[in-house]
Amino acid sequence: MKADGRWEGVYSFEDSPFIMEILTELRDKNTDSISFRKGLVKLGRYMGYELTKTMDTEEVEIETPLEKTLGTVVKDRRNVVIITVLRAAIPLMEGLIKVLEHARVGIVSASRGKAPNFEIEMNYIKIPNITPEDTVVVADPMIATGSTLIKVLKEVGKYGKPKRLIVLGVLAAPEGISRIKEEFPDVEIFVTKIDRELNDNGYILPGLGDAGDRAFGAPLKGR
Ligand SMILES: O=P(O)(O)OC[C@H]1O[C@H](OP(=O)(O)OP(=O)(O)O)[C@H](O)[C@@H]1O
Ligand SMILES: O=c1cc[nH]c(=O)[nH]1
Ligand SMILES: [Mg+2]
Repeated sequence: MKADGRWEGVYSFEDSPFIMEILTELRDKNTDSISFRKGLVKLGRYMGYELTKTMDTEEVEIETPLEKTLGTVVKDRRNVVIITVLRAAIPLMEGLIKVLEHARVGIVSASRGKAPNFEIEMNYIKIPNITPEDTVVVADPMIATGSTLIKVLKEVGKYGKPKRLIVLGVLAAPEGISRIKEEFPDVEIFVTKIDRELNDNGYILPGLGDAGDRAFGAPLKGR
């Protein structure tokens, strides 16, 4: 995990060769939906594991069959809320919850319209109550213009103030990160890599294409 010098609290996993290998498979246009979904599940699991290294722990006394000893519990793992942003975060969440198995889960739908306005349609929202002990992990593979996450984070804010507010994604564009950090300076962002830029249609370059379509197939009428 590597802090990105351009913003506070923004981290990539460029220093992890295995995570980079999974990203490479996701980027490859010849990777089919099955492998693409599997790749997202793997990233959820491994990035979730890396996230636990940033969590508060506590020492506990236990007894082995032979004697008493001290052990470790990742305390913050007990108080996690994962917010899954439909569609593309579904496989990512599947991996994350393998590591963060106590998590309560919120689901929101978000669909980005076409350029230049990229209007976000968000009409399904189920978010649990958020407490000051909670670590909230908003999972969305792609942070492009940042419009989706800004809308989602505003909504999440209505349910309580957590101990930590985290965005976990696969790829981000610098524009999207800057916009999110401007509105939510305290949010922590973890992505495998921060890519170069956005194209005129709001796609990340070099990117991996439309994450939802690659995982689940393109919907009719291109929406
Ligand atoms: O940062 P932004 O410019 O807002 O774009 C990012 C959003 O675009 C994708 O969702 P999309 O709207 O394509 O929905 P889908 O997951 O159903 O394909 C992606 O999963 C993000 O939620
Ligand atoms: O590159 C992008 C940008 C937005 N949404 C995606 O799925 N991919
Ligand atoms: Mg999409």
